[in-house]
Amino acid sequence: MFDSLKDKLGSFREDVEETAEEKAAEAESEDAAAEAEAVEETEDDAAEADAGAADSDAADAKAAAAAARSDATQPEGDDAEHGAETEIEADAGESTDAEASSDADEYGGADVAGAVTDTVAEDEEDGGPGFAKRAKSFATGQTVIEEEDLEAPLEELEMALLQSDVEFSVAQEIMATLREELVGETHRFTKSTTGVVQRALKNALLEVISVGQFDFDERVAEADKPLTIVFTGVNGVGKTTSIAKMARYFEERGLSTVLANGDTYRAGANEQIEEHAEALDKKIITHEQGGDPAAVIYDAVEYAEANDVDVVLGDTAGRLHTSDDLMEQLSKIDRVVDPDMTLFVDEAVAGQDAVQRAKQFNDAAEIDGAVLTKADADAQGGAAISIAHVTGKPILFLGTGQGYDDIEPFDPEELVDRLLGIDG
Ligand SMILES: Nc1nc2c(ncn2[C@@H]2O[C@H](COP(=O)(O)OP(=O)(O)OP(=O)(O)O)[C@@H](O)[C@H]2O)c(=O)[nH]1
Repeated sequence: MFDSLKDKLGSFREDVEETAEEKAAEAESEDAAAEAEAVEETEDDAAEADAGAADSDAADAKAAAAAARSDATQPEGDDAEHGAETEIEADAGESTDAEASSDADEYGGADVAGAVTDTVAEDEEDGGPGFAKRAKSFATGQTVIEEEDLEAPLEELEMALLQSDVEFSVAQEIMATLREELVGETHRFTKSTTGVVQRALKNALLEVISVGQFDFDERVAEADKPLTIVFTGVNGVGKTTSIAKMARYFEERGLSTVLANGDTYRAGANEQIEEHAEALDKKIITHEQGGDPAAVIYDAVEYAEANDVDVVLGDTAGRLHTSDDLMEQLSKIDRVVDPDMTLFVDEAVAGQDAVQRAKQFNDAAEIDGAVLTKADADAQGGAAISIAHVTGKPILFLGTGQGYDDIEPFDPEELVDRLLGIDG
């Protein structure tokens, strides 16, 4: 399920990790070079100081020491005698590496604080604060992810999401969250880059997938009975099969059901749902082809009330002469039956088409959630990622096969973990 999308998300993670590791290696070699440079400068200073001391009296030496101390606390000082220290500071001030290690302070833990104290102490002996910053970056092994590091991997991920049929605005939202979460994020050079990128991906995906999510079982348990659920969506996507699967689902939770065939338009619709009802040993209410779908579902509600049935599952037509007819029919069902829930059914494999249909159906007859069928046959995952964000209504179930048990309550976190290869 969603294997192609899974691969693409994995590639993004690897790209960012690779960029971060290259950057880390660069930072490390710059640190080493800076350290060598600072040691060299310090040795030169020491040699100069020795020569000076030989030529001067005790009072002069005392004055030079006092000047050196004041220079250390005011590194911008331009005292010619201490040109060497001033140069080190100017160097470090221009270095992005020094900036990165300074930012790293905000994210560092106790060990970072320890490293800072150590290097500041060394700093007073060995050189300017620039050296301290470089040494700290080297010692703590931390660096910061910058916007430019993400540019290429994000661009590739955006392409990959669009190719996976993720809706454009949803892909944009995912990009924005990743940028927000990752830019400025500090990470240890090699060990925890994976954690940082994985966490950002998880948050970005969850944010779009879990829009409007609610606990379906809890809502059913709390509702007055009979509870009426009407299923909408175009023909052929697995609507009737999903109704049959839901009858099994409720039975397993101790709830009785009656089926109603509100698809009075299509020839053969009665026979199709009757087959399922027979296989599942459920009561079915049907009318003649061409009858009023609202009347069929109304009759099923009356039957449920009279026979203490918990849930009415109403099928509807998916295609009429015009979409106006279809929407008019759905709004008549709304008026006459006033269902407790309207669930939109579509197939995951339809990708963007499923997303657009979900939006149209929701606009015409407000849905409470979606059932996404044939997820078992979908490598892309675009519809699963996009529907909730586009409609504001959650996916509640995934169809995962042709059998009556092949339906899973939709859990956004579980899906994201699956996509990111996180073991549950
Ligand atoms: N692989 C797979 N096949 C499914 C799934 N759900 C339904 N199908 C198959 O999809 C085909 C169409 O399903 P139907 O239930 O007849 O489609 P429908 O939307 O009800 O069609 P209408 O009754 O015309 O509205 C059938 O062969 C189902 O077995 C699913 O989750 N996975």
